[in-house]
Amino acid sequence: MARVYIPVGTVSGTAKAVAEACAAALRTEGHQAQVDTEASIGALNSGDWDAVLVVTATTGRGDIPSNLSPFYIALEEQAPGQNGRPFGVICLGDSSYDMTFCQAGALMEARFIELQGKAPVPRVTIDATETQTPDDDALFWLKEWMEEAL
Ligand SMILES: Cc1cc2nc3c(=O)[nH]c(=O)nc-3n(C[C@H](O)[C@H](O)[C@H](O)COP(=O)(O)O)c2cc1C
Repeated sequence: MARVYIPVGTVSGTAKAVAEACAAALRTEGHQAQVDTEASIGALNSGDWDAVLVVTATTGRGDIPSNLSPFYIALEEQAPGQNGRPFGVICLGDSSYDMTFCQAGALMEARFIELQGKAPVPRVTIDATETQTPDDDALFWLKEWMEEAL
């Protein structure tokens, strides 16, 4: 059994729904999972988490949603070392944004790598122009991530 912290970045709720689906799948496999739409370093540090799973949309021009950006900034300012703790990133975006497609997820992944997190499976991008079923796409990727990370 592993404990998984799931910080979420969302504007209109899709990423939250994807995160909830992932949490349910984790629980079905016997793990504990906490979805957090107000992620913080305090919660990250206090939960004795075995792994971190970031689920985030991209907004603006490649920006991290405003409910997740304080966490992103705090990760830089406080630099909580991850000491090889596994993490994964599920990025929701829209490829018509071209240069900034899923950039928020790329930023989060880079930050966790800087902090010595371990990404056993590279981030997955979910393109709103290509899928009507972001949950299913995320769950497909999650299976491999669970095997490698937990
Ligand atoms: C104002 C706005 C700006 C967006 N900017 C980007 C972007 O720069 N890159 C990208 O990949 N997707 C972008 N998107 C697409 C969203 O990330 C995508 O629709 C996502 O599924 C929304 O998830 P949410 O419902 O959790 O907010 C943008 C969407 C909106 C409405």
